[in-house]
Amino acid sequence: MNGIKFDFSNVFHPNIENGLTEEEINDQGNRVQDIVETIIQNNPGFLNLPFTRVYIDRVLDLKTWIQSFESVVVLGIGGSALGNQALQTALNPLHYNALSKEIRKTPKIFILDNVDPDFIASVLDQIDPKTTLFNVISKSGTTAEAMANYLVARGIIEGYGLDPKKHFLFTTDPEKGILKKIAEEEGIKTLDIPPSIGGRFSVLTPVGLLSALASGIDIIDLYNGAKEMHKRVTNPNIWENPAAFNALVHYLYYQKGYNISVMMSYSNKLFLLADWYRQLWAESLGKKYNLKGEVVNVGQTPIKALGTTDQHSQVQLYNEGPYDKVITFIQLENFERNIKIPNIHCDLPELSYLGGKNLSALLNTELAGTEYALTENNRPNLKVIFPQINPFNVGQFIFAYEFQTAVMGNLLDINPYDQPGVELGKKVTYALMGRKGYEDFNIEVENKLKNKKQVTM
Ligand SMILES: O=P(O)(O)OC[C@H]1O[C@](O)(CO)[C@@H](O)[C@@H]1O
Repeated sequence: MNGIKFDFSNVFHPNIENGLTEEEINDQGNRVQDIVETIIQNNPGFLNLPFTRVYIDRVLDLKTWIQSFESVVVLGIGGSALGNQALQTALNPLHYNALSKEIRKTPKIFILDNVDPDFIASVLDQIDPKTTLFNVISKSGTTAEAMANYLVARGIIEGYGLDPKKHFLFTTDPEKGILKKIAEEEGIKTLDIPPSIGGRFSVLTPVGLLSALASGIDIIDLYNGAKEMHKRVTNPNIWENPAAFNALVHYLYYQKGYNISVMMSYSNKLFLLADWYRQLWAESLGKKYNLKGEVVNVGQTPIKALGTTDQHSQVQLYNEGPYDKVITFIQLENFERNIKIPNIHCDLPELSYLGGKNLSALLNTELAGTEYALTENNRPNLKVIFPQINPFNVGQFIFAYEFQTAVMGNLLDINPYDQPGVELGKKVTYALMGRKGYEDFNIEVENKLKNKKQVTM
């Protein structure tokens, strides 16, 4: 089969004592089938993306311009950054920016998704504003972090006497928000984030496409992968639909108290897919209210881990701690590069077994070891297998997990597309930072803070 594969063997009984049974899956088969049909009917914004050329074409129109810069700096956070980071890490050489211009050929890519001044300054030190494009990404145009970094970048561009139109590109809602307004007034180019697509579902819109194309990633093949996965995830047969199946597996375990979902990549390049997944799973599913308005406080906590590194940090807990985790391994079958371990110290059994083997064989054998141990310890685990890393397979992965999240949202009977729980913190920040219109709220917050119990040491 073309593309990524899923191996669910170790979520089932008898591999796992008290594991799922086929009957449990079949019992929910009709319900999941209805959910898949409902999602198709409701047609959430992300669903038809792979079949539209409009965003790809718009980004492709800018190809020569964006690739003429030495550096492209993305200013965004959450869904406006995580997908970009995942694509860059997976589909470009690790340490891409450190490669020489001759090898890289395309601009350096920096993604600023925090307002830590040490971090921001360290990136600003590496760029020449005269040859830099800042891609400000914010669907709402109100996110304090993205806006603060925009102002910092704008201050630099203006300080150098450069024309903002030539150094900024805004990716934002096509109808509303301050970025749109500034762009219209000043003639700054914009790319649209479709209003129907929330940040964490937006990696296949210009949000992720622009920086991907800037660094030479084949965005058409990314879409081809998503398109191919669309066929698989809209299949009404649960046994042939990996996204619906995976959602159901997680849901059934969640009902049994497994409230943590670990994604453990045995590939450094694929590791940031787990970071992208964390926002998708957490923000979509962690909800106070169900669709009837009842308080349910649901959600499964996503954790990212890297193999083998985290075998020496986390796996003790996964094997012997509480029975509360479903572990997803990401396995890569064929690495782009390989390194053979030299035959040195052939007389020392502690080392000689390694000689002559490839590092990739060691890595995947360690995965097999961890998988075996977890299964022996009756810890449910499954695998997403990449035959190799390419845009097609990454596009498939992204689309499968977006659909899986939608199915899980339906199983939990919540709205997976909103995020009301992040609003209060944002409002407090506005109030404490003195944003106009938040004066009364500022007084309320300050008063509450004054009356809080203090325990400091
Ligand atoms: O693109 P925006 O509107 O700046 O939002 C950034 C992120 O902030 C959130 O609204 C809240 O964390 C996310 O849903 C979103 O991805």
